[in-house]
Amino acid sequence: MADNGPLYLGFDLSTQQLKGPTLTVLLPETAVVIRSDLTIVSDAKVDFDGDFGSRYGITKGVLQNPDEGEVFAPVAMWLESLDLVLQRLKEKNTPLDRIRGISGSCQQHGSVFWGREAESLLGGLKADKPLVDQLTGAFSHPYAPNWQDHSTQAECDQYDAQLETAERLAQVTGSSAHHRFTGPQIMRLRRKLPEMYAATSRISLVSSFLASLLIGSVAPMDISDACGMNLWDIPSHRWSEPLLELTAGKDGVADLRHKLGDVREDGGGSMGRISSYFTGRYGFHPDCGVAPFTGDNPATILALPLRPLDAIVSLGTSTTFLMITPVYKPDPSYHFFHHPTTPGQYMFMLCYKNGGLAREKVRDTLPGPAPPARAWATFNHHALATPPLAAASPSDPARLGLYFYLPEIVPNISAGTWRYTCSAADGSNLQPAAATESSPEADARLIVESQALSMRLRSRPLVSNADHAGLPAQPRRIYLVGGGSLNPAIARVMGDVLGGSEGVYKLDVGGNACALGGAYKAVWAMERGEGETFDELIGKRWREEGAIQRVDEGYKEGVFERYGKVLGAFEEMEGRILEAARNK
Ligand SMILES: Nc1ncnc2c1ncn2[C@@H]1O[C@H](COP(=O)(O)OP(=O)(O)O)[C@@H](O)[C@H]1O
Ligand SMILES: O=C(CO)[C@@H](O)[C@H](O)COP(=O)(O)O
Repeated sequence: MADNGPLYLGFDLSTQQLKGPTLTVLLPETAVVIRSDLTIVSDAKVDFDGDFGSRYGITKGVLQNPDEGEVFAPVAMWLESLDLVLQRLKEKNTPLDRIRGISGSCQQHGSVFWGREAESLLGGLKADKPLVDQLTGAFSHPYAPNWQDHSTQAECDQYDAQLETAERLAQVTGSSAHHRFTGPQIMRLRRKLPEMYAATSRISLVSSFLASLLIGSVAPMDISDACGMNLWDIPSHRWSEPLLELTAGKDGVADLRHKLGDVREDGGGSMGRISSYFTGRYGFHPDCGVAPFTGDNPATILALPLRPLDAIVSLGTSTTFLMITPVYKPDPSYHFFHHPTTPGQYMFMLCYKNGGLAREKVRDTLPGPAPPARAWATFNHHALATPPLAAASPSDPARLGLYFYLPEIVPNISAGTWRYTCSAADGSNLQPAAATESSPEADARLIVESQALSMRLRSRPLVSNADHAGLPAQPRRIYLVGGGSLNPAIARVMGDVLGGSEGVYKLDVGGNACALGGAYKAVWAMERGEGETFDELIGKRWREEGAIQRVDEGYKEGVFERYGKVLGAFEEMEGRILEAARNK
């Protein structure tokens, strides 16, 4: 088949890197036999630490001010990385002139503060100088708060109180107040840096920031990503007046509304053509359109045709658990977002800060040689050699733990490690573990079990009506994505605890799933027919073979039930630790 059809580009600006595969979509060859395909033609990656670590002083993509719990990233580094990733695609002879549409996925909640010169600088970019040389003056603040930031407890308390309860705030915005959510972050920066706030003309999310660079003008926010702010009233489809007032003060509401700009409700279509900077510097076609960008988690659910009752576990820097549902059922212990492409559908999400980095910490305490690949092999050996709940026989106590090297999101507990035991038969007799009842080897399994038990506990309302031929309530398929999806031992333990009546799968582009979701979004955005949904268009073109691999059988009779017996004890353990933290 002639390979000269349109190409689509999807970016992923996540915590530790900027990646971008381009997709080729082969258009129908004749009017009768329709052959359309979604295949990757090229990709490139910038690794923030590897490419820029020494110049920007970052570690794992971010800078920190531990005294205040601040975590943030230099915006200039992202400008450099956009040029570098495109340069790398060009060096691989990617035909950038054939790209007809671009979209992408970005770490959620982060905010970029534009200064008064932003529009004129963005609109006047010259192709002969890099972005960083031309745009440094476009920002009122050189840093973007990162989703790992936990400096906003005082603001969060006020957010929950503003609508009277955390439950009510979750009803309105899809989430109770969270440290990393953009509203509390803006409120804190306005208090801490009033001059910076006054000099800010517009505020972007990371997703709308990257789209802005590409269209050469500040882009509207995306309907799904806007739900990660604690400011967007999901049922009413507008900014929440009382929350704007809390964030900016009574007199500052109109100004903040202007800074935030519009939220684009349509996840498809084009927001504008690519700026002449990219046509001149990299040879993009002037007709290339830029679709709304979204958050990395909303983009992940677009990486395959996800059905209700299927779940995605994203094993990136953060670990997230994602499902889609037509029922808006928010609760303070999890998040609801508008679906990024389909009105009337919602994304359910749990997000853990102690994901990939926490698993790495446990890996690094294991005896043995240090190099990362070797060390994962050691971790995997111990994770599989340890029996479920580290209970070798039915009479042994079950071991449970929480491994929070960073303050956690769910539940909102400060950093610490806790180990408990309980009866494996029914979860009774929960008590702190004795020193002899813990070992680094067992921790390799217990940390993954702990993450999966938390997901199982909190996703119960979404799977409670599932009826898989008489099996207990559980997700249908579990898809693993993100860097950790390469790990077979993690896949096995996830399947043991979470089940999955149709098994556990990994995406073949596991580490790139959200960039791929972004690229699929660009295809749909530019090629959809009148009223054609994302699922309809991508569902027709997506082929399971070559896209996913079955990595674990999922539900195992007897094993799944063993974890079910201690779920109550796990919940009680969290409750006791929370209670103790409150009484400190
Ligand atoms: N073989 C492996 N086993 C377990 N975890 C891995 C493996 N390879 C990579 N990872 C994890 O993947 C994480 C990065 O995942 P990725 O999805 O690329 O991150 P992000 O998108 O957040 O930048 C690393 O922090 C590392 O812990
Ligand atoms: O805070 C969240 C979701 O609420 C994180 O999932 C971020 O969106 C960052 O993701 P990664 O860099 O780990 O992919």
